[in-house]
Amino acid sequence: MANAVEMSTMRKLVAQLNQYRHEYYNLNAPSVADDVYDYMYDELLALEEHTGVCMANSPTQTVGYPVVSALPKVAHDIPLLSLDKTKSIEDLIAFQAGRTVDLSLKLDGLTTELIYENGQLIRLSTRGDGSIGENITHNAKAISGIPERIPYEDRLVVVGESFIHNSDFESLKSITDSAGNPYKNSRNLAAGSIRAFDAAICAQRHVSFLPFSVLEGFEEYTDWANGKHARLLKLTEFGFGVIHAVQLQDGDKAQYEQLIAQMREAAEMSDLPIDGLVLTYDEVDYSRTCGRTGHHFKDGLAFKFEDELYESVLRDIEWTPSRTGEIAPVAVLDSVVIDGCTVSRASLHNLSFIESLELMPGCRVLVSKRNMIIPHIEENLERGHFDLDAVTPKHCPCCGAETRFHITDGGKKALFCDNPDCAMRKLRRFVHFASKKAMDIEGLSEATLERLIARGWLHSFTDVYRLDHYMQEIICMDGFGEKSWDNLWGAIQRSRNTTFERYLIAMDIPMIGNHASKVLAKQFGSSPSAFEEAVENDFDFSQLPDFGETLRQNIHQWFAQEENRILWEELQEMVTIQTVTTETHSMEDNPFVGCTMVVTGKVEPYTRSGINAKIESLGAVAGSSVTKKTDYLICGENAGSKLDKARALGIRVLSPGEFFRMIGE
Ligand SMILES: NC(=O)c1ccc[n+]([C@@H]2O[C@H](COP(=O)([O-])OP(=O)(O)OC[C@H]3O[C@@H](n4cnc5c(N)ncnc54)[C@H](O)[C@@H]3O)[C@@H](O)[C@H]2O)c1
Ligand SMILES: [Zn+2]
Repeated sequence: MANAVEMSTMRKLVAQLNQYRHEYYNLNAPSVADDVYDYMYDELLALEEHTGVCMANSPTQTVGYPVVSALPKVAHDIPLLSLDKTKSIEDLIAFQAGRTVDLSLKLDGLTTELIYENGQLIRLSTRGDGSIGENITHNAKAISGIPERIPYEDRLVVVGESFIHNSDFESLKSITDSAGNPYKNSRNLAAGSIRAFDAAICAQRHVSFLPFSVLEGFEEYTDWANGKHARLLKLTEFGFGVIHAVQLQDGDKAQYEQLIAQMREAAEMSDLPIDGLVLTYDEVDYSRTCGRTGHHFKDGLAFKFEDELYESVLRDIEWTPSRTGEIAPVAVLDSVVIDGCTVSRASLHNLSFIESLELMPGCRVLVSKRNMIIPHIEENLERGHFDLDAVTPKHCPCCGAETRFHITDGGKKALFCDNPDCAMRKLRRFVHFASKKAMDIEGLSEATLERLIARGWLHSFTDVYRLDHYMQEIICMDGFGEKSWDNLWGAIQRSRNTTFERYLIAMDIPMIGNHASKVLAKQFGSSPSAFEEAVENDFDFSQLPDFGETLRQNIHQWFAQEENRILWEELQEMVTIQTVTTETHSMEDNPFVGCTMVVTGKVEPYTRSGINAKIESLGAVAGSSVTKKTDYLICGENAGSKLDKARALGIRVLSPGEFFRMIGE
């Protein structure tokens, strides 16, 4: 018997999952990642099993989603169902139970059914909701791997996957979905393409087809047609491609692990998009006795590899002003252990992010470590009572000034504190100024800065170099003494001897960090006056490598403010800027000399060719795909399948931050 809370949770889950299914299957524009969908699906399934109650429209009882496109509908004589899934190798072994099984790549595309009669392709269709699909025969010629005529006269029903090769997807990335957004993955683009009304459009998308099962036909070949693998091999005689598959008589955990790693590698080498592997009994007769549910046939099992998700509770949202004035929200979570690390905080980025997940303190959430590195909230399991007003602080939690909504350059809603004297903003600016990559003042720690600011001794950066005015008072401060003062003042003096790059970073022009400052140093021969002159002459900085329009504007806007100009000039009087650019990395003094390094995802602020050039400048080789020979994978935002591959091969993965630290940037 289900209690009221369970019933309400189940209803909400069904409604939410059906919404996601509609977005995924009909719009080809999912709003959540597959593993999030799978987590919620599993939660629903567990509740249904526990309570014995199941809604008629539950996603656990059907496949896909009823078709809403204007394409002609077709009925499937034999339903095309989904697969049960697992992430555990033990489940694969238990499923196999000593039988002969086929392990094949699970292509991440769209189920497609082909019907041949008298040797002629007569119908091509999508799976739809399993019983009713869409007729897409008009696109048959536009999909590669589909023979139009075959040397086989009886009725033959072939099922397989239509998909787009990884490299093709990379080059088609500019194409947008029905909501005008870039396609999130090749599966969604493939789905959008094979259902196009115009075959010419489908043809532009480089969709391919590979068969994974023969549903009808070959009955006359009694000697071999009881084997699924043999049936697929027969298809190659008709011009079909062959899906990578291996046959297993029995297997233990170690064998499965090895095989899984090999198959993932094979997929990568063949440029195939996969989201798992499929295990199925080879014997057709036995398979028929296994039965089915509304959702899947029981003769197969999908093995999925995905980022792990962990459930936690959002306890609080903390707001801290940054040095730009943007007040950054951070989630305070019940601790969860992910990959051996305890996670209790995660960035919430901005208000748009909070709004999109409807996050309110007290909600159950799903947390992942994206790319194994950065904790990230993937989903709110308790949406539906969001109140923007209630979560947004009206006043800066640091200085009490009224906060302001602001739409950032990226189009996100963010919260700002405009008070230039906001203590936290000021402290952050000084911390940045004294940091290693800027003026590099050893010993001028955050705690010390906080005290010096509180006493009113630091307003402008130039005040750092006048701290000796307060020497007596500083020596008398709690925990300070003559020795500490000598050390601090010594470090401040040493920092006067600086480089153009450091000086520029210390100025805190938005987005001018390590990389941009080096580019500018190179361009202007490390000369502040040459750079200044360029600013005055409205130089187009966007033409510099890895610069763009925003960076160009940032520089000009920064210099347009009088107090910044004063700082730029006054501080120069107090320091000596070396005119020669320090050569950043000699070929010997970095840990990557001779290594092969591959990059995946976005490594800001570099472009892909920019970061590869950096790798080469370290005396390392920039590889394009992860292989056994790869030494390091640098894994930025939105990493692709290379990360899975690197994990499978045990290759060391670095976050961009770790990489930059290791080369001293
Ligand atoms: N992100 C979202 O909002 C959202 C919404 C709905 C579904 N989904 C995703 O889709 C999944 C459900 O989709 P599904 O029902 O198509 O299931 P599925 O993609 O998990 O697996 C079943 C399908 O795998 C395909 N397949 C590929 N290679 C195969 C092979 N070698 N042998 C057999 N089959 C093979 C078949 O087309 C089959 O229909 C969910 O688990 C979820 O990950 C995501
Ligand atoms: Zn403030």
